[in-house]
Amino acid sequence: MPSSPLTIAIDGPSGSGKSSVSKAVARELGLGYLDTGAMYRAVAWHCLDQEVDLTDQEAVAQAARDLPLEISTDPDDQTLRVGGTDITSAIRETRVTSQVSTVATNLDVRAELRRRQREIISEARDERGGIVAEGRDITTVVAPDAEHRILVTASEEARLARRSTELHGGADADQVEATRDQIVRRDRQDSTVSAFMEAADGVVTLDTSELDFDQVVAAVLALVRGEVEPAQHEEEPATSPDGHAGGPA
Ligand SMILES: Nc1ncnc2c1ncn2[C@@H]1O[C@H](COP(=O)(O)OP(=O)(O)O)[C@@H](O)[C@H]1O
Ligand SMILES: Nc1ccn([C@H]2C[C@H](O)[C@@H](COP(=O)(O)OP(=O)(O)O)O2)c(=O)n1
Repeated sequence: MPSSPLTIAIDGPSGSGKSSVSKAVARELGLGYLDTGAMYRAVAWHCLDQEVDLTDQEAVAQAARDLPLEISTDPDDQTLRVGGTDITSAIRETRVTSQVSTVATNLDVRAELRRRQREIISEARDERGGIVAEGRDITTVVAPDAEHRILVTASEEARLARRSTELHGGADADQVEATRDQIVRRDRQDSTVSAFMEAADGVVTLDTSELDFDQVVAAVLALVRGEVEPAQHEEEPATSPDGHAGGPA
């Protein structure tokens, strides 16, 4: 356990690798892990299950406030339950993935989940020395005071190929096309409420397009351990470097 509590906030678009990398970093550092996207997926799953009209903003917000959600912060046990029902696999189904942005762009849902996320982060800091929390607005809204803030990016091509391989076992033209809605359309919709395509001030950008998984984990660990000097995004001057941390040392 680190000597003083540590929050590592990681954001990024879909398929950038933030969930798998965050989980590995949490394991390596003995920290908790919070998948905030899973919380949005849980609300979407619940609304579909209970036939709540997703276009009824107030009904969806109320469903979020009432949701008896149990989420694990153990990186080795990512079980998710709603009222005792295990929904760990169900939240990954296409019917949830294709609808989740409607829930995630509901500002009252965001307020409720942000409140819960901050509670979970605070508890993990007290009880297990810290946490790696990942999503779309962790570096900017949920935990802007985190000790480390990283935006994990990758080219659209790389993200499509990764998700296609994960879902369809390959990245030929048809498989990539079948994945496009899950990545491109969803990111566009999600971007209307969170800024996760560009790093905010003080957030380090890690472009993973040319890095394999182990290299990305090594790069994040090097940043956290202070082994590389982070090139942070700064607004001015216009001639400054563009804030890329580069690959592993
Ligand atoms: N640097 C990488 N190179 C290739 N594949 C990767 C890399 N990082 C993650 N992956 C794989 O890409 C897929 C998407 O990663 P994931 O962590 O779910 O992304 P996100 O949480 O950003 O949507 C997973 O199958 C994961 O194992
Ligand atoms: N902090 C967060 C986390 C996720 N979201 C939204 C964005 C996504 O459409 C859904 C699901 O997020 P998730 O991280 O599981 O999505 P991907 O697996 O990266 O494609 O929730 C959000 O708006 N804010």
